[in-house]
Amino acid sequence: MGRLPHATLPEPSTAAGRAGLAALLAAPERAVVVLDFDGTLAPIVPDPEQARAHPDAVPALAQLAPKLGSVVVLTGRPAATAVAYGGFAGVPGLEHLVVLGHYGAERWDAATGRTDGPGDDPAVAAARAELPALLADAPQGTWVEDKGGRAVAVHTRRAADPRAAFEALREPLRELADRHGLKLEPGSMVLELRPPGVDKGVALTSYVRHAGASAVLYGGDDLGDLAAFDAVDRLRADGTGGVLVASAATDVPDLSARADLVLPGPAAVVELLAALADALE
Ligand SMILES: O=P(O)(O)OC[C@H]1O[C@H](O[C@H]2O[C@H](CO)[C@@H](O)[C@H](O)[C@H]2O)[C@H](O)[C@@H](O)[C@@H]1O
Repeated sequence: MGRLPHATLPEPSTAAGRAGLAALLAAPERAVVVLDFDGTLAPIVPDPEQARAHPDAVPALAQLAPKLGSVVVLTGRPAATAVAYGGFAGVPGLEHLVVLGHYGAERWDAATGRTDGPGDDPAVAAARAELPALLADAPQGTWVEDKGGRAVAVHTRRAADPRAAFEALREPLRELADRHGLKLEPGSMVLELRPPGVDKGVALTSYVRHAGASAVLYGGDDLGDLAAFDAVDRLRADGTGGVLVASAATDVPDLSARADLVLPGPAAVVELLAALADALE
């Protein structure tokens, strides 16, 4: 796999972010880099089935991962989907990559190729069965993504007015989720129904504590990433170094406002990863 051109490491705009980056660089063997998939490693596209990692993402991750304690992809996707769309399996340098899918409910380990998780949820199947009737009058372009029996997502990006379609469906889908004991997870032009219990914050905290990490860098772009931002804030308060990176989070002002580093999208995130790898030469 070819080396990426040398890149300059950007400086976080906050004191906490600069301290977090310094902690990561001082003890990389105890540092964890955790990245969201869609919008962070993969450019947003209208059709979720066509999403793929940025072409430089895997080379950058493969350069960086051997220099760190670990690298993790933490996504709302099923783990197997992120592995396939990311091209993460069988890559030299990514032998210890971990992909946490379904907001952390599932775990894929590159070392074993195994995916562990709770499997299908009957409440999701029951809610899914009601969707055709509920969406009968939804705007054209509204599309349902079945997420391996563990979640179901209603996408509005391909509607003529994606925001209006999203807002019109939010309450009916919340009511459907409530009736089935599910959580409504809003994202970028998507409303997902999934079992409650785990979120990206819970997953990140558990991973970082179990790894005994002294620093964590988290990058995300969407509403579901706010829980991970909260978790990094809590870890920082406990003395773990933390860097918060927002990727093209124009739709999620809270994320950009709270980030130590705001980057214009996956290409810039990948450059950051390459720059980190260079800095750790
Ligand atoms: O946690 P993530 O890795 O960011 O996954 C969140 C959701 O991403 C996908 O939807 C988003 O990306 C699509 C492809 O670019 C885009 O068309 C859609 O509008 C976005 O919301 C995925 O389809 C969902 O299942 C994930 O939960």
